[in-house]
Amino acid sequence: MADLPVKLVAVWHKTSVDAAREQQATYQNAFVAGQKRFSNSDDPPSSSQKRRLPQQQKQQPPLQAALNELPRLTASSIEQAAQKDFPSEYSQRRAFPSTPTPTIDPLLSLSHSAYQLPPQLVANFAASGIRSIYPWQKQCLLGPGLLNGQRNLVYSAPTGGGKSLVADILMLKRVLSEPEAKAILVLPYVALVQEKVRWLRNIVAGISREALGQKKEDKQQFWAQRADKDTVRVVGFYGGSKVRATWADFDIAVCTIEKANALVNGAICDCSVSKLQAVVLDECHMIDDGHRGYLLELLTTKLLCLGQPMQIVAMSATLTNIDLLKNWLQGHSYETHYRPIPIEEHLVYDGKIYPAGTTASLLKTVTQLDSRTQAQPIQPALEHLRIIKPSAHKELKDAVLNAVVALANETARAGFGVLVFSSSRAGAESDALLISRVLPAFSEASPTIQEKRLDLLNELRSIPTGLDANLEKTIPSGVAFHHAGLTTEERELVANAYDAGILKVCVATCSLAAGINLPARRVILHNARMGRDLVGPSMLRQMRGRAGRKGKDEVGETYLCCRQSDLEAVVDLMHADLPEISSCLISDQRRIQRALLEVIAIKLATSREALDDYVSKTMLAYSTEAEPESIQRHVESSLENLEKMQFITMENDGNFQATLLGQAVVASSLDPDDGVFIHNELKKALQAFVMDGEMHVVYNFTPIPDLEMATVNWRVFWNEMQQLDESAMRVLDLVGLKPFMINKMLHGATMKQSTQEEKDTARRYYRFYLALQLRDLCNEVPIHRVAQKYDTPRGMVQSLAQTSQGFAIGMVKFCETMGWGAMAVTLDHFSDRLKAGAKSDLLALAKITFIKSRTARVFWDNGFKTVASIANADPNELVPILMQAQPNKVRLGEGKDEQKYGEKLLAKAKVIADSANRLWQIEMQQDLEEE
Ligand SMILES: Nc1ncnc2c1ncn2[C@@H]1O[C@H](COP(=O)(O)OP(=O)(O)OP(=O)(O)O)[C@@H](O)[C@H]1O
Repeated sequence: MADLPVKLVAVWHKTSVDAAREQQATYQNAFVAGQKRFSNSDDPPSSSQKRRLPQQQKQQPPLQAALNELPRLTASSIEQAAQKDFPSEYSQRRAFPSTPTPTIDPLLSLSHSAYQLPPQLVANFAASGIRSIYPWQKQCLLGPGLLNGQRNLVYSAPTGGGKSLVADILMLKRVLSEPEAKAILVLPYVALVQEKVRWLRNIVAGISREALGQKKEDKQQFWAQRADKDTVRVVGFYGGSKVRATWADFDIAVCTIEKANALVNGAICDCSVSKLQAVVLDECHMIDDGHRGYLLELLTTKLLCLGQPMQIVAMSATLTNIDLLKNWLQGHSYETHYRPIPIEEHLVYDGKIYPAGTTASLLKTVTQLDSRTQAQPIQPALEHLRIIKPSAHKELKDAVLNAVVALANETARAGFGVLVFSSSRAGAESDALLISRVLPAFSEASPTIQEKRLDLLNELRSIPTGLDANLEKTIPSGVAFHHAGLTTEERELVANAYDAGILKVCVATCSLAAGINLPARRVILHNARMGRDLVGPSMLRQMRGRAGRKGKDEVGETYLCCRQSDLEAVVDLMHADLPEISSCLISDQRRIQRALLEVIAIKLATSREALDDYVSKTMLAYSTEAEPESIQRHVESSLENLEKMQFITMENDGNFQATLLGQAVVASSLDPDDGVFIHNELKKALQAFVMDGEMHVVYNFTPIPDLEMATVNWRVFWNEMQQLDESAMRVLDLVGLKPFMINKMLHGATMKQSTQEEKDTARRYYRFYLALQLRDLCNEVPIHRVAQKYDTPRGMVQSLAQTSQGFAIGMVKFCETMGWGAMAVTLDHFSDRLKAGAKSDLLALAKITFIKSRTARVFWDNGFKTVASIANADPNELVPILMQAQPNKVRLGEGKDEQKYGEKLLAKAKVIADSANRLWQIEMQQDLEEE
């Protein structure tokens, strides 16, 4: 790091190392206590631990005293049940399911001529660990009309069974078949979209269309102008990302359901949809989701109505009535139960571990429990495999918690990954804290792992939200938690460290089970609850499906630990059939309304006949439980409602047409009911827009809160209201909020929400509360400070910031479509501030990679006020500024840490300088063109 201009240490506050040196004496005591733990432990140190201890005692760097580790506990031991001779957990080496190799079956090789894949693609799959395909993948791919894209496909395979590969191959074949071909891959969650984008970019790396023999003259029209014209461009569309990206920007769009729907609407409107050749619906059981599933159905129905050659591929791990989807998509179906890694399932209660497979015995046990009198002891009819000893520690008194901790401890100490699912964010954190206290302390980890954990702590400290106080305590022992309260950066760092084996235990909330892909040797469910409710069979399957990592584990294990009082319900749950999926289009009137409004607005169907044809192509129409008369009644009343809401009109020729308002609602991706609310809000704003402050714009960018989920700390609301300036108070008044109401709520009143009017009023209060948070973010207040101030998890604040970016674009489109040009321009200007998280003066700087919000301000304050000034700076010059912009000073160990940190910052500075250079060149080009 010789070329670093400033000695890094000069900028720090007192480091942890300094602190540690000062506390040397305390540290030594702490270490002796650590040693004692082994002598008391039921779980004796392994031979390698024994070997390491004396040496570590000598070499122990003083840094550890500064690590925020908690006092240690001992996990309960787990013993074999009496008189049973079960093989020990980790000596059970299962024979792998006899998967044939390509030498036996040449069709298991992706280079086989049957698949017609470019050699580079086959090589990329091999580099990602897929050297041959599973027999079921082969059978599925060779299904009739699939490889040539002529038939649709719906298939089901267990979690981790390798579903994605089949869809990836079919989709890539379509995209590579013609230079202009496009594909959309739909996933339900942002995190899955991001992961898929990374995976696909690796898979298509180095694939040249020219090498595939695509004619040059074809390419010239479409690709010639782009530097990346010869590559396959994979773009992610979600939340606030790429909101303005157009159809021309990608070959493969990986989208959330909402973004895919908006993209397809746009492409139908401008007739570019003919380029769409493949659509993949991953996790297609989501069609059944009460909140968002109907969007998947109305999107797919639109595709089915297009009547153009296009392959639809739908897949899921939890489909029972696959025939419904097969009929709906008029495609081929395939089902397999193949799992490359066998899974052992267990139920744990009352400190005993039972094999989950012995269904009859389990149910018998429950019956016995039911019929017992209060005084009778429980006599399970089922024989348990092992017993978890009760703990002497008061922290582990609860038998379920004790089991969770002991089971996590066992696997982590054996060197394997553990995933624990807890019912709430607080539960996940407290489980992680306890588990970290029973695992080997930091000092007992290998020097390499120690270094990596320290790196992880430093990385977390260096992100804008800083290091979470609980993660600081758990990570040294290799434990972390992962939930929606953390920011995406934190979650990504935790997930990557877990994946790399730096962390051994990850405790997640059940609600994240479907949204993360963190496989583990052992999956432990702490009570199988999400909040207060027991999880459903599909969710349970998702969670248990995370057990067993392909390539890393030979067996996967699941342990469902439950309370006695939950036993019957849990046993039922474990043996419940997966529910059949069904359409949600008419379970709530607004859904079919939205479906009809959209197809009318994008002119896919405007006559009554065409609308009926559209409805006849929905999954709803293929469901046996839906009576055709009842569907017709819903259609009739929906059309009437849409007319009443002035979203559509009937023309003289009997055809329907969307009004401006109807088009605005569709263009901004709103539900019709939300559209009415937004229209009223914006109309009020147009009459008296408060331009002498920013509160009114921010309010109009704030997404509409879900009344069932919204929470407000009325004390904070009241305090904030007191601080509002005169302009913002006018906004409060114009929006229709009453200070006395906020005061009443603060004193325990409840807000009525029976009528639509009352609901709309409640929404306005909640929306204003969120708007206050957004206002702070736009004024460079860091996410974690906003989170603290408004009593909200920082992950939620970040998610508000992200969704509001997408919502803001929707509002701009709404105003543009309505012909409210001035309003659209005002909102559009402010939407950049929302993205930058900064005031207007920083907008240009905030376009540079890594320079957002506070960092942008620090650059500005140090004289870097333009893109050009950063583009022309030596990256070394930028390092001290980046250091200054760190909200939390990074703790470093010895000289090596300091050097590594400096290198990281220099690498970041180079990326910044490159990004600024690119932007500067574009600016200069524009200037030249304007001259
Ligand atoms: N033929 C194969 N050979 C080796 N590894 C494979 C093969 N097919 C898939 N895999 C790997 O197995 C793992 C799980 O595959 P994948 O994610 O496709 O499973 P899935 O069925 O889609 O699971 P989920 O339900 O979680 O989405 C991935 O790491 C994938 O790369």
